[in-house]
Amino acid sequence: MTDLKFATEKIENPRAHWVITLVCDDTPGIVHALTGAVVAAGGNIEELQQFSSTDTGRFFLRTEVSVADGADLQAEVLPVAKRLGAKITVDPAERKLRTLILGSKAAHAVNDLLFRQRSGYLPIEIPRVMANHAVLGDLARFYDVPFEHLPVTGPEEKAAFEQRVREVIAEEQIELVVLARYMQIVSPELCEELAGMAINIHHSFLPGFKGANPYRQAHARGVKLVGATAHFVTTDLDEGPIIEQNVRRVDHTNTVKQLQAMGQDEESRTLTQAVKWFAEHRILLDGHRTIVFR
Ligand SMILES: Nc1nc2c(c(=O)[nH]1)N[C@@H](CN(C=O)c1ccc(C(=O)N[C@@H](CCC(=O)O)C(=O)O)cc1)CN2
Repeated sequence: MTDLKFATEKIENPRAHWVITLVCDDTPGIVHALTGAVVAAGGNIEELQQFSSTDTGRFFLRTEVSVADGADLQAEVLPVAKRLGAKITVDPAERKLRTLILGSKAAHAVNDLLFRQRSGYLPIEIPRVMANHAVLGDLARFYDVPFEHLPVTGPEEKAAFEQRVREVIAEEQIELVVLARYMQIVSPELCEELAGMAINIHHSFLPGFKGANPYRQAHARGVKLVGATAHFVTTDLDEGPIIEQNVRRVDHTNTVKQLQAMGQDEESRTLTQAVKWFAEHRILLDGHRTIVFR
């Protein structure tokens, strides 16, 4: 019988809070190895979620831990990750994710992100809003967020817009790019550069009604539900790994414009939820599927 030796000292404050994620090939002993390293650093496990993917044989873990100020958590966990051949992240729980918002004309999703950031609900900072139309400028200025308008009327201007996005990402140390009803197809090159750090809101319940004008497509089909899908951006339009989806009931009396108005609430809350989960390091990629530790 193994005698469990528990730490005798109480959990004193102040303590630093960290979020650790780990992805590796599934094998016995992963949780034991990682939690042992956390305890060796004087850490306390406050939340832990794990998943073993039978599809891919991969193991996924997210844990929130607290350690005494000054404890070297990474010195204990990084060797474990190396031994497991794991991809690991260790982030301060309180750090706000630096997020760039891209928009076009529609304001609802941008507005929800700006409001939720300002209210403290979203753990992000928004150094810039960029758009290919000027109409979102007043909204960004209302929230005191710098705004850049670069028109896109052809391939040269699209390339210039994307080059400016690259510059802003570098200048502002951007960690997440959010396409909040940004209605330009992102080039394969930029998609590659933003792999795993760009989220789009599509205004349908994918895989239904991909591409442009999904509400018009839905109305013509006589749907009884409209929806929204937040997904990672990939070169294949609206095919990226799905992060979050929501639907709401509609009926035969609803016009296309009414479907759009009803769907916009779902778009906003779906995108905001996806951004919150990303900023809290709750989303891990398992091939073309996401694991979301909600
Ligand atoms: N590479 C990707 N780019 C974008 C994705 C994506 O998944 N991969 N999602 C779209 C959003 N989107 C639907 O949600 C969408 C946006 C734009 C278009 C489109 O045909 N745009 C035209 C220009 C339209 C205009 O100027 O008003 C174009 O880019 O030529 C289709 C679907 C965001 N981008």
